[in-house]
Amino acid sequence: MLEVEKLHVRYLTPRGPVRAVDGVSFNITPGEVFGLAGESGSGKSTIAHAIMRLLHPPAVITGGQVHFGGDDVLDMDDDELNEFRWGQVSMVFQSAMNALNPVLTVGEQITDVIDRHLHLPKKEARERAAFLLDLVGIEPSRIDSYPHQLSGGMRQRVVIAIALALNPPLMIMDEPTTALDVVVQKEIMQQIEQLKEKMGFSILFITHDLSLMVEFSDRIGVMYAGEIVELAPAKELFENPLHPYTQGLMNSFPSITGPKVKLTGIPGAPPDMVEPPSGCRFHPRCPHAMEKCSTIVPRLQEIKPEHFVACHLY
Ligand SMILES: Nc1ncnc2c1ncn2[C@@H]1O[C@H](COP(=O)(O)OP(=O)(O)OP(=O)(O)O)[C@@H](O)[C@H]1O
Repeated sequence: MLEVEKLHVRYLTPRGPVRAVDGVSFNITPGEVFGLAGESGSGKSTIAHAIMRLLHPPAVITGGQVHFGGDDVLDMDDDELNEFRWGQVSMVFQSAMNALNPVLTVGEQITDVIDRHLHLPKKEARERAAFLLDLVGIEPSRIDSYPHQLSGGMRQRVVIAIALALNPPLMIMDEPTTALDVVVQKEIMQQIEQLKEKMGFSILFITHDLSLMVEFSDRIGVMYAGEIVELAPAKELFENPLHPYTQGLMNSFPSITGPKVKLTGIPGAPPDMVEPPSGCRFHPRCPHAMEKCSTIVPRLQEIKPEHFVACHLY
């Protein structure tokens, strides 16, 4: 359904171009949850914005393609983009709950999207808004509430209701629950999963919370410094991470059920993306680095069925 191919995005800065996304390829099939994992600054949000065509200068897409259902997203004109956004793909941001308009009721904000795209009579649009609120677990009688009268979790549910308003086949969720406490976070993620089963949409799920990602994704792409370094089904990635960076990530969070192990984390800091390291970008932080790692760029290769890794160890 969604195909991203060799996508390159640069931010043009006075210091030189920041190579935020460097040749990233992946696809998402109907009904699939595809996770993008990686440390802060690895390029996850830039990919999401590129897919939605929401990048503005200093960002420039310098190469690659994005296709949605066969349509060339990077070539769409304004009318096509209007239909594409919300209708085909909607997006829930981390801070979206704070982006609700404080002087409009939640009902007005949901019907606004419905009005603009479906042109339903007022009464029907309001009925659909109430239905959507119910769908995301908010009492439909709260339709005339203002955002400040709702909790953070409820506001985020309203944002999800807006994203579902036109029943799009793909939702991009960029840290959709990060600003919420863990209990509410889990409730909302479970509700999203149920809605997905019911409505059949796919999700591009972005978070740096790897345990949440493993739980809710079908497949995961691990990003490091603008590149996908490993891509595999979630369970396989969790049980058998191959890339030293993924192994480090997996070692950075505790398990509640497994045996007690010392958390090691990943020493060092992500590289400067104006001048990323030569060869494998992870080599300066890698415990297994060999001589060729600093000179030869490892290509993403299928090591086992559906398990891809870019590392000279394999
Ligand atoms: N407006 C900008 N100008 C210059 N560089 C930018 C700009 N926006 C992002 N970047 C750089 O692009 C790279 C990718 O950023 P991006 O926000 O996509 O990463 P991310 O993985 O989504 O991080 P986070 O988890 O913190 O959102 C980073 O190195 C970041 O510093």
